[in-house]
Amino acid sequence: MTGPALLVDGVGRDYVDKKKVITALSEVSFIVGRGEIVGLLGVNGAGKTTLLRIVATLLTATRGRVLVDGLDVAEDPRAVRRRISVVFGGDRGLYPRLSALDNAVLFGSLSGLPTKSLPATARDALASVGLLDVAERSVGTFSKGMKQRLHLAVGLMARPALMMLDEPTVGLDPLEAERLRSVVAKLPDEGVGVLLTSHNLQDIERLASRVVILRGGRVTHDLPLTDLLEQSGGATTVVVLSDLPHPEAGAEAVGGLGIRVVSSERASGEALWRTEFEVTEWTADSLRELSRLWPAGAIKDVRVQPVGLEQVFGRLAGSRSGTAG
Ligand SMILES: Nc1ncnc2c1ncn2[C@@H]1O[C@H](COP(=O)(O)OP(=O)(O)OP(=O)(O)O)[C@@H](O)[C@H]1O
Repeated sequence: MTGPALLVDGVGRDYVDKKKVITALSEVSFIVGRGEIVGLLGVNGAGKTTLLRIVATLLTATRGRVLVDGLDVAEDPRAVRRRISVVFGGDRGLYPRLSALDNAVLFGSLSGLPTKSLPATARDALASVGLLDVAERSVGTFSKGMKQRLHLAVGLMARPALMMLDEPTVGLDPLEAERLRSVVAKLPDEGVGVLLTSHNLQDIERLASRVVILRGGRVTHDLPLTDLLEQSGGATTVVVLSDLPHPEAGAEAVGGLGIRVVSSERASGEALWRTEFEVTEWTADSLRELSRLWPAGAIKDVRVQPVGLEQVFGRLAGSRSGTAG
């Protein structure tokens, strides 16, 4: 087939609830290229679930068209299903008593892959997610992260044009999440297009080359991740560790220098206070102004880092919490 892995073209979707029309999506258009990871972001109710369900052929669009690998989801849903793999986060749907290999073979056969080559296909897929050496172990003994990598392996076996990853790292500890991300990061090498949604903006920041932001059922941003991060205008996050709390009275005094207090807290069991500032322009003066907020000697450490996706998205979504829904 030709064309991108996914083409969403002028898609709209209305729901009717108690005779009232609710427009969940209007005029949504974007592309996921082959070998590209696109992050889909939006606060709760922005329309992500509706859009994912339309692409997965579980719901029809009211307007517009969606092509997966050149195939129209409305006209040819069965063929489209063979070209997509959907991987959800969380623990579900594997047979704990079967080995990883047997699980992969079973799911491969359920999705209609040729029986003869299945064991080899399953082994290749297990190898690509780093599970070949535990292929014979029963899945009941696997960690959540290993199970999630097995889901990815199963998804890869059908050599899909498009993988939809919905909250792939949910419930994983930081190490497992990072391991999963490094597997996902390699998917573009296989020519797979990836549409990634995640509450965990670290996933998007680490993996996506482009970000599409939905708001109120419309695309408000569709741009390379680097451009989105540049919208922070070079702002910086500064974390001050001190043995006294942030003196609230000083907050306004630094406002004029483009310094904003984001949070000031002491984690339970920690001796030091952690105060986070967002600084529009970090200069030697900023540091001097900040240090005036505390009595001499109270500041133990100052850490400066560029503003990340969390802050940029939080600002775009109009809330400081910055969580995508
Ligand atoms: N079956 C339905 N009937 C009526 N309205 C619906 C239905 N499903 C979704 N909606 C509405 O459509 C809009 C988009 O919902 P959708 O679930 O797609 O958003 P979302 O971005 O996935 O949010 P969330 O992260 O909370 O699931 C919301 O206003 C929602 O209330």
